Amino acid sequence: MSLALAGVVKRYGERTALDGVDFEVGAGEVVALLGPNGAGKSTLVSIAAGLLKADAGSVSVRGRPGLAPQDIGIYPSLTVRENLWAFAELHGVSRRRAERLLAPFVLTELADRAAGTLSGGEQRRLHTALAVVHRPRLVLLDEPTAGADTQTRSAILRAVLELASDGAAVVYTTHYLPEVEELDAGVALLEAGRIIATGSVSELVAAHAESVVEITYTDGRTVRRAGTSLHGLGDDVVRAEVIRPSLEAAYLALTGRRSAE
Ligand SMILES: Nc1ncnc2c1ncn2[C@@H]1O[C@H](COP(=O)(O)OP(=O)(O)OP(=O)(O)O)[C@@H](O)[C@H]1O
Repeated sequence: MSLALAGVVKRYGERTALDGVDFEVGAGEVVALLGPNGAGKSTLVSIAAGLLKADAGSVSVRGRPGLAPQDIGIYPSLTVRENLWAFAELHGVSRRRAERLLAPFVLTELADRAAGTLSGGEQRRLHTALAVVHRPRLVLLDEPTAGADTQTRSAILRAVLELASDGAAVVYTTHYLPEVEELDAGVALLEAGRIIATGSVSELVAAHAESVVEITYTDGRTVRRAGTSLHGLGDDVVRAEVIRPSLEAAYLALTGRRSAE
């Protein structure tokens, strides 16, 4: 296994952020770590990266992981290319090898621009590339597609798949479920510090997803009912949406919430 956590507990003072987590990712696997805000995703990623120490349990990591934290960390006054060089130096790999990341992260045309002048999505691509300069066997990406437009999102996802096909284990967190379906990633769902479901997208959908209609009333109430029928909706309904079997529906069934809530 490239990453193996067993019985991991992490507390911040009185608050238990991880409450006995078992989690394994093998070479070539992509696992999307999902869960509501505060579920413990960043804590798990930080423990896997060696930034935080677990209070109990065991953590085993193959090699030196590559981490792209949620907050973007680049050298704004250096160019894109110089940022890659700086990280190459840090990891003892050649500049040429680091520059090979320009193309997959769609940075070739931006290579000589100061990183601080890039757009948010461009910076996110550079930030993610910097995490993998040393070709880590374990890649940890905390919300790599947050705030990214469709193009940046798909560039990052394509690069993630490439890393996995090179044999890296990839763990990434997201709140955006359609991209998890697109990647056909493995899924681990965290809630309140516990893993409540794991499996492939199709396994989770088959086991947990049923069509529901989500109805919002004029007074702001939202009610969900089984099925797909929109019949019998009164005048006090402002919105009705059919949520078909999908990862979103499975997430809703497991957590009682929408992924974006
Ligand atoms: N440094 C800290 N001090 C105290 N509590 C913390 C600290 N970091 C996280 N927590 C708490 O631990 C729990 C897990 O937080 P974590 O950031 O891991 O969740 P998350 O799933 O990544 O959330 P999000 O989706 O919002 O990024 C939350 O209750 C959070 O408030």
